[in-house]
Amino acid sequence: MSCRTDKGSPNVVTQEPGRLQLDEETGEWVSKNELKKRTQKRAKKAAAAASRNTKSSVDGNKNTAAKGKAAEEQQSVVSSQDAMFGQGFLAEVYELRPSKNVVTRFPPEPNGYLHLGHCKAITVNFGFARYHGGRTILRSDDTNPDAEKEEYFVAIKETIRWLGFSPSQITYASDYFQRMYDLAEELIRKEKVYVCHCGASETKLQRGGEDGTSKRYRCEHADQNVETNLKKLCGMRDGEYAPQTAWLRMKQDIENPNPQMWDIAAYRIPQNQEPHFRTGTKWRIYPTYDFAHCLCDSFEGITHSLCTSEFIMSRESYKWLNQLLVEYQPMQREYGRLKAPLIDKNVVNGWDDPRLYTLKAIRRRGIPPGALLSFIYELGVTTSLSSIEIKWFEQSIRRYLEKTDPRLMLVLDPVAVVIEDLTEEQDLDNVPFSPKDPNMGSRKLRLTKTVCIERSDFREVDPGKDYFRLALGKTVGLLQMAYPIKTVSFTMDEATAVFDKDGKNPKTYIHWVPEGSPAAEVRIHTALFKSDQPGAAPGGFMNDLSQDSEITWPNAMIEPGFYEVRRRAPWPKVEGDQEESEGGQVNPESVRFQAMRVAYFAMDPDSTDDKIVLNRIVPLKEDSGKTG
Ligand SMILES: Nc1ncnc2c1ncn2[C@@H]1O[C@H](COP(=O)(O)OP(=O)(O)OP(=O)(O)O)[C@@H](O)[C@H]1O
Ligand SMILES: NC(=O)CC[C@H](N)C(=O)O
Repeated sequence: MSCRTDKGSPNVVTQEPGRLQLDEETGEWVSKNELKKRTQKRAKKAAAAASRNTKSSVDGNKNTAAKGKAAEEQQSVVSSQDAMFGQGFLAEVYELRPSKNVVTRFPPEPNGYLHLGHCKAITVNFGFARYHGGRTILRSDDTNPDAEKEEYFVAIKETIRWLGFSPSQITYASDYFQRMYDLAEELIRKEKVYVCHCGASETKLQRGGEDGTSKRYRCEHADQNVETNLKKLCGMRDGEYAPQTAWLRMKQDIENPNPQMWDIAAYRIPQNQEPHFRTGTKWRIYPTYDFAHCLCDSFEGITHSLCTSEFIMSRESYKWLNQLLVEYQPMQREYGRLKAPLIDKNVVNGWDDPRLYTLKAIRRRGIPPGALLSFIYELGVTTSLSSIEIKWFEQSIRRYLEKTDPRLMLVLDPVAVVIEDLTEEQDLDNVPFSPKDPNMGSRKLRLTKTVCIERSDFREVDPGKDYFRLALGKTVGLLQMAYPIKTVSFTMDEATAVFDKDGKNPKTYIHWVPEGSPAAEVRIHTALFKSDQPGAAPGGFMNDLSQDSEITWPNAMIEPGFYEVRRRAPWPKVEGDQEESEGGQVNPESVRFQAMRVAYFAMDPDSTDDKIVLNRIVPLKEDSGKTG
């Protein structure tokens, strides 16, 4: 899952050709003037489309951001799945090849855990096929055993299921190793590949030198005859060459301005010779991404091969190779990557700490899969890089949770208040889970003589007339309760209050829980790193760690209605999210609720039968996170 380097071969494509410029939308190399003309034309078209879009998505916009903020956020707000696939870039891609049987693929390399960026790729590929009534293959792009592990692919499958997508088939590039090898020999017979022994520095010279300006040329290996090449390729296969002393190169078009056509690698001998997690030690040589990907797409009948825009130059080599070797020609198109802080693999590899942005971590933090998908739909898809800020991400998640999460009361740091004149405990029978949606149902809440409130809602010294919570002589409302209470005295451990039935309506209502409510450990996470680019910190990302990115409230209390929320989770019942964990239990992180006045929370897998552990999903408002 790094940008493919195909380690082991000196096929390093670094230079941009001199006079011509790349048209990133079509993948063609054109003159500066032509590119300018095209860019202007597209800008006009995009402006017209944007104004059409603004008109048609007013409703979506209302929800998505305050109107004035929309421009500031610089997001193209595309509010639904239809908008993502039925208009704009992906609709144009479909029109290029309108197909009754759309087949897409999601081809991760199993060399790490998926991150937020992959969620975009999954949504694009699975969503495009689903929208057009087609299907999607999950293909393990396992051509580099030095970096890959089965455990990663197991996690990838699990994450895709959690997001609510089902592959029509699960395949492996390694399924086709023999078939690809046979095609490599065929390519030798066609005189379109040769075995080369040049190292990295020689290859760089052949490709125009350090700055790419000297004349490009081929090495003498390009002139080897078919027989020699066949013999050498078999030699590579049979272990006669040490790693990196021989590689199979495509014989493309060295004059072409596109570096992807400068005799790039087709097969290589990996440095470490790690056994492959599926084929073991059967192979000593492996096809490169450039050789394998286009062929696998053809073998599998992929109609639209959607990948990220760093592959735009590969489109030409993709077509070149397929046209030489296979009958069925799939079509590759490229969309912009998602760039978000902390999806750099060097920083997040393998962890499910809720402060990170691997999909495992996002899941553990309690973010629902439906919220992730609607975030991607809101972002929309174009050919350019979408760079997002975490605060937009959190806003989007909050909008989803606001509509879907039941509300409960949770006190982080409880302090007791005895209601002196409450003679008998009272049951409030139908306290709604949502103030807006009666379909969410209700729970029972008991008013006990002693209730627990948030320590920060009580002051021993009254701060003055602008303070509307509890202090001696002050009145405050209790959420869900008819009458406010007024403090009459306090000690170190508790306050005493009475109902204030005749006073004015209170200015403020605070949350509370009945005495004896279940205890919970609450974890509140904030950014793990101080900056958005921890990888760039002097001395490495560890130097950028924030000291207080996890605050734990060990003695929190949650109202008993939590058990009903847990029993009915997830809200709503979304595919993937409701999948049961081992033992038939609902997945803890799909037990979510809004703790009124505090934040959105989900249960952490550290919870046991006796102990509730909660993670904050997002605060109620941007930058809040306080209780008061
Ligand atoms: N940030 C991203 N935004 C959108 N798509 C992405 C992003 N990162 C990876 N993808 C896409 O996900 C698919 C699976 O690729 P793979 O896991 O091999 O990715 P990668 O580019 O090597 O990722 P990384 O280096 O970040 O782990 C590819 O089509 C890739 O283009
Ligand atoms: N064409 C693509 O989608 C690229 C997938 C490939 N696994 C990668 O390394 O990124």
